[in-house]
Amino acid sequence: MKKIAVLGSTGSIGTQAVDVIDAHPDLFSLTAVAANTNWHTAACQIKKYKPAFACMIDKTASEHLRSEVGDICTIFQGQEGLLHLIEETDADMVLTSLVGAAGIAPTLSAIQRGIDIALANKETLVAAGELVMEEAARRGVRILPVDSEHGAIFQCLHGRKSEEVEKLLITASGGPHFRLPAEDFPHITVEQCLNHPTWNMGGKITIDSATMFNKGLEVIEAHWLFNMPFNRIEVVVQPQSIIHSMIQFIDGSVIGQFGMPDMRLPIQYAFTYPDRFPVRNAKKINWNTLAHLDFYAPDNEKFPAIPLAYEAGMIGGTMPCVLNGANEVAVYAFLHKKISFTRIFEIVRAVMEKHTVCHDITLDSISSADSWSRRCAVSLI
Ligand SMILES: NC(=O)C1=CN([C@@H]2O[C@H](COP(=O)(O)OP(=O)(O)OC[C@H]3O[C@@H](n4cnc5c(N)ncnc54)[C@H](OP(=O)(O)O)[C@@H]3O)[C@@H](O)[C@H]2O)C=CC1
Ligand SMILES: CC(=O)[C@@H](O)[C@H](O)COP(=O)(O)O
Ligand SMILES: [Mn+2]
Repeated sequence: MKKIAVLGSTGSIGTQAVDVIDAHPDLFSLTAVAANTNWHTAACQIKKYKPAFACMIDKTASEHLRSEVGDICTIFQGQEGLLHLIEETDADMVLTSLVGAAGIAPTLSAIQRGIDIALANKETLVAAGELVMEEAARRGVRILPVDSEHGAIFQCLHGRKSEEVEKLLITASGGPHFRLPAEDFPHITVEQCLNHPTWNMGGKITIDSATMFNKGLEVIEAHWLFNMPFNRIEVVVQPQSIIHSMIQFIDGSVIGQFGMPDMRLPIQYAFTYPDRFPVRNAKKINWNTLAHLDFYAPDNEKFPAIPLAYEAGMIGGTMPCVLNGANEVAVYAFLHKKISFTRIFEIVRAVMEKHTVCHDITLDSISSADSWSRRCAVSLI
């Protein structure tokens, strides 16, 4: 029985992870949950699965949760409380399905405790990939990818030697604006962005898919997860989101992972690796109706997010952290209708241009680069 702590249990990935746990009571138990404000969903999870610990970041939400289910489990509060939860938990695995760079500290704490990580929270690897991967290697902790593309690459790499790999091919849906002419970009609305063509996800990542910053973040995530130089990572637009990513080998052979767009598959595989089990009510590909699979190159003029991410990744040091922090600020400003869609690109680029890179990577240098980039981005809104 694997005991799993789900950080971000009330979100898109978190609730699907709870569904995976629910489907296999013989394999998994839910031993801790954490969320920001949504105490109601957390309370339902606590009543049903009886985890030992919970944490709400928001103070009022933690008080509501305590009065509702304080007799069932110990409830912590705030970022500090989340670290206490990590210190106390008996989890065998922590799923990082919270959103944004807030994932860095709890992920590092879990690694320091020797707990395996199922990693959905890509912002943590973008901002602090060097720290996280070094710490995981030092402690012998496994980082199992949940992000669909990285889960796919992980499956394709299984049993292969790294010197056989020529490049990673990360697929992208292209998002809702893939076919929209560039002249319409300044008028793109939040509602248009939230209408993702193939995936149903949380707000922040859905905007990232619309700008294609999601793909840029995923290129940096792949660099750290698979120790792959940036010139051997390529983005391929695959609008049906049936091929979740591929690997090209040195002999020209390409192996891809196919499946319907359903995040429960990579979540469950991260939980059960190297074994496979059925995914409850999973839709399978119908090869008779899947008329075609299309492939396109990304349009780097319309979507400068991808070249900006390659640039940040290749500069290295604190630059990817700065790209991530500025993007987070710009995305929420767009979601709150304070800036236009195309300002997101401009703000991230401007913040990167103003940044003096630090190559001495510590938790302090990452934290200060993250805070600096957020202040700088706010000043541009
Ligand atoms: N959704 C998807 O299909 C995919 C998501 N990912 C990645 O997974 C992560 C989660 O995405 P998604 O599930 O879509 O996001 P959601 O917005 O749906 O959920 C985010 C979750 O994190 C919680 N949360 C927010 N801030 C904090 C914080 N500071 N500390 C603790 N918990 C917090 C939220 O709580 P509350 O509900 O109270 O706000 C919620 O439970 C992101 O990094 C995303 O990029 C990767 C691949 C696919
Ligand atoms: C499900 C998942 O992993 C998302 O990251 C997804 O890939 C987003 O779609 P885009 O390919 O449009 O960014
Ligand atoms: Mn993805």
